[in-house]
Amino acid sequence: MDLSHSSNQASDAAADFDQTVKVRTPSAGAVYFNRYRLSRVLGRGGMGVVWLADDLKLERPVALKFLPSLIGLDPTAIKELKTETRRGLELSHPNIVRIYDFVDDDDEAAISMEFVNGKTLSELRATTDHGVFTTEQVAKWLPGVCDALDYAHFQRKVVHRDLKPSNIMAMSMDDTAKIADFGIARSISDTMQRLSISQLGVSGTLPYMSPQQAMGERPAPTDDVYSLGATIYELLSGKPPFYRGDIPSQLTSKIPSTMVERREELEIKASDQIPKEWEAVIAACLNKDPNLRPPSAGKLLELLGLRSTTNVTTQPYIQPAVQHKSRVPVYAAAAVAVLAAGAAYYFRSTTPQALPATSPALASTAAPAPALTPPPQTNAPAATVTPAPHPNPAAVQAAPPAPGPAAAMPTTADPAPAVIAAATPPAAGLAPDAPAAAAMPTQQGAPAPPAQPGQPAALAMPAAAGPALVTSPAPGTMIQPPVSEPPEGYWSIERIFPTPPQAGYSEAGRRHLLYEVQRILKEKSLYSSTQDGKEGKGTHNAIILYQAKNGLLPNGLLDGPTLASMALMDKPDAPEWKSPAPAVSSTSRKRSSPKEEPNLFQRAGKSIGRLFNRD
Ligand SMILES: Nc1ncnc2c1ncn2[C@@H]1O[C@H](COP(=O)(O)OP(=O)(O)OP(=O)(O)O)[C@@H](O)[C@H]1O
Repeated sequence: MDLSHSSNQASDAAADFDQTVKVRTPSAGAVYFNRYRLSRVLGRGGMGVVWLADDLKLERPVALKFLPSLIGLDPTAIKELKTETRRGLELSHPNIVRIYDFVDDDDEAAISMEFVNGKTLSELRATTDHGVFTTEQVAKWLPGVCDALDYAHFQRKVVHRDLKPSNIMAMSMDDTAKIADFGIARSISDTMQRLSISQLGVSGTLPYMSPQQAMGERPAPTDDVYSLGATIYELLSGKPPFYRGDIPSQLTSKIPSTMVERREELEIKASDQIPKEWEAVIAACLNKDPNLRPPSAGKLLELLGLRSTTNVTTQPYIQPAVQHKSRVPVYAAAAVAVLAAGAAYYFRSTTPQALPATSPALASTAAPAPALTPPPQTNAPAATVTPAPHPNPAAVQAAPPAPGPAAAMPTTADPAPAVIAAATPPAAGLAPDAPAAAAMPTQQGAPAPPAQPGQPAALAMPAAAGPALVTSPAPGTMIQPPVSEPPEGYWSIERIFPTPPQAGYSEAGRRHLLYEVQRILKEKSLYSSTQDGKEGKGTHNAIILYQAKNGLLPNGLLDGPTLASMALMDKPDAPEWKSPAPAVSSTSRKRSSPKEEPNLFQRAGKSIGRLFNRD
């Protein structure tokens, strides 16, 4: 056996391995690529050095990011990177560091980009008194960052996949924040991964990475929402959600401490408070289940009360049938906390101007009315219309165990995986014959099969093959559509029943169902008032509260999961049903004597009438 040969092979391998970490250390004044004169080092990252340089052709300063030597030496890698970073070059947004060019010669490759006269949020955090920012400081940068993400996600269909404090730069002159490395960080690290064995098995930086990204799933905006949550978490608490020990398993199984707890753990004595709605919203961003995260960065802003509405069209998101027990309260708590704080986007963006306030009589919490007796059914046998004993909502929606081990997970087969599939428009304005659930894609974007005859389409959705370690939608999963402002400007009965079969019910049948829903909401004291004691916001918002408290997607719609959890899913259509008290018109109300208090049925009827008629 030729040992010297094998030892030579070993040292050759070591030499090759060395190349993966060797970065060129050019000197100031040198001209690279016949165009850029180096001025000074701006910083060093995991992949190389970034220089301030003068672009001699266009006579402007640029930041020149030298790529690892291994890439510069590999023509295939260069070709791939040129192709894959093209989308990064196309991004043009005031809050995204502009990529100018991908340059290379025989020895080196670099990316020239907009020079940002400022510091990364990671660098800035290190200069703060306690190593943390206040929410007021973060709130200055956040709108720009979220705008940039929404633009990239929904207009350019690009996901960053390496969002972290060191990839967000704040300009010195003002509070503009810019996201760096958009579209290129992932490509570079993927290329390095292919060329060498020295890199992490997945692109991105683990402590900020969503469980789905860590599993190599197809990129989605919710990956960046997770990373943004992890970034904010670090900026406010000093460390990312998981930063020591076995991070991959924590990513998939552990709920991070609250930011307040993290500050205590790190003995950070900052005097500012972290508002509870920030805790709740960041916890929602860090949800293991992407469907329970805010679906876009703009929604995150709304949830934080930093913006009232968002214009972007996001992908619909699918509510898994049953969430992991420990996760349910996270989103529910988020929604409830935010609702309570008056900062919830749901109220701002979904409460139509014309939606009348709940009738004061119904809104009263001081004197809860007795439960309404179910109205007589004229067209259905009593046995059918009497609500069955309430099934356990969890059982109704129970999903079988999450599928498959990690090995069974779909891997990223897309050659340019940072590019996301076309956003599917939300279910807004769906007609009863084009039910939202049937129109929705599965989580993997596959079209949903039509509803089975005799089975509600919402119940007929196939499982979306979810990540192995996250509870996944499964056969029997019901779909909850996202909420969006009704085009009519108010919540009509067609809008509030978005999924079959109830969407196809007769008008009387829907009124009947709504009547039942209001009875349940009232019994649970949700149909009365907001938590600050002011007048309630009507049925739609009472449904939101109900959903938030029950771990459902708080969309304010009477969709399959919501009706199922109220044990109303099986109620047959009741075309002959008549409201016990017809809606009282505003004119007749005006005419009635102030002493004549409407009875309970009248109040319920009035409320239903308002919901339908904008009265
Ligand atoms: N466009 C830019 N303008 C000004 N300075 C920059 C620019 N891009 C990067 N820098 C500076 O260079 C440093 C290194 O950036 P780089 O993107 O290589 O690393 P990183 O994002 O910190 O780490 P990683 O490579 O792991 O993502 C940054 O921390 C920043 O200070």
